[in-house]
Amino acid sequence: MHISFENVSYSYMRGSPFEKQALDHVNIKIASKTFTALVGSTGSGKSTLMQLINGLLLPTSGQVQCGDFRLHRKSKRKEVKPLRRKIGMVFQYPEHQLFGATVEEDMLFGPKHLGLDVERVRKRLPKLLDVVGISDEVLPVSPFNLSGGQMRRVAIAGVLATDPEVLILDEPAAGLDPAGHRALLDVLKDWHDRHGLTTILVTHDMEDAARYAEEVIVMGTGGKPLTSGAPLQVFREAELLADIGLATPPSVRMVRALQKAGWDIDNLLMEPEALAAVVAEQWASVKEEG
Ligand SMILES: Nc1ncnc2c1ncn2[C@@H]1O[C@H](COP(=O)(O)OP(=O)(O)OP(=O)(O)O)[C@@H](O)[C@H]1O
Repeated sequence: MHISFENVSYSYMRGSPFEKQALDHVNIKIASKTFTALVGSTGSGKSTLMQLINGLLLPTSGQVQCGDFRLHRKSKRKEVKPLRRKIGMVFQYPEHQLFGATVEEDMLFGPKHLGLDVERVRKRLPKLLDVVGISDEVLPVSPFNLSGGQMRRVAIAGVLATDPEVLILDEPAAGLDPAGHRALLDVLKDWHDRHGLTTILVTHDMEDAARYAEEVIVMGTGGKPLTSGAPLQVFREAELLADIGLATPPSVRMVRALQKAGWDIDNLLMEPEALAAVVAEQWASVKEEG
């Protein structure tokens, strides 16, 4: 599903003395089936943008086009509901949203709430748990008897159970150890690829943006995007990123160093194995030269 923000502004507590403009005439296009990373410093409006996509918030002015759905200031709740069915949102610390007596009850909550065929979804639960690396033996267990990492995977499997066309991931791996962080994002990227989703990953981690995204959008201060494009193109604007407190990821610094050394590796960043091979080769030649 393609998503576009057309001149979208959003203010919290509009009309009150505490009014706060979070977005200021934003124009963004996200192509269908792309994996996009949304990066930016704290308070730059990333979460606000994500909540405008599924109509949790409506624009103060301008419009958001999501596939055939057009959201604007006067959109009605009943117009937004069919869109919500197509959008899966994984918030930070999704395990905090578990509350069911059993894992099965929790995983069926979203599908039930969206009016999906619950019996059909129930049959898919073991497969969905398998995707996130958890045995279906946990289905009758209380989610609160699981470890924090397992709870998070269950919560994410519950979102996948709703079969979304668009997946919004708001720092889904926050707080996990590095191996767990990478493993979880690998699962989600794999799901994205296999199901042809449109995925938006909100992250502070520039290495994740470089590794997983085809497109990066950088939010600046003042509720406006600063720049966007393919990861390498965006990370070339290193000074721009430094200005808003974001560092160029180490992998990109390494690519630059290799480019300076004469390697033609512009596309290698998206191919970690090929990049590793180039690094190993260069390392061997350095050792040979003594
Ligand atoms: N419910 C709210 N009421 C008032 N102001 C809010 C509310 N939510 C967010 N804001 C303000 O709107 C601006 C954008 O916030 P938003 O949460 O979208 O930023 P963010 O980029 O997601 O930040 P973070 O990376 O810290 O999650 C900030 O200045 C924030 O203080």
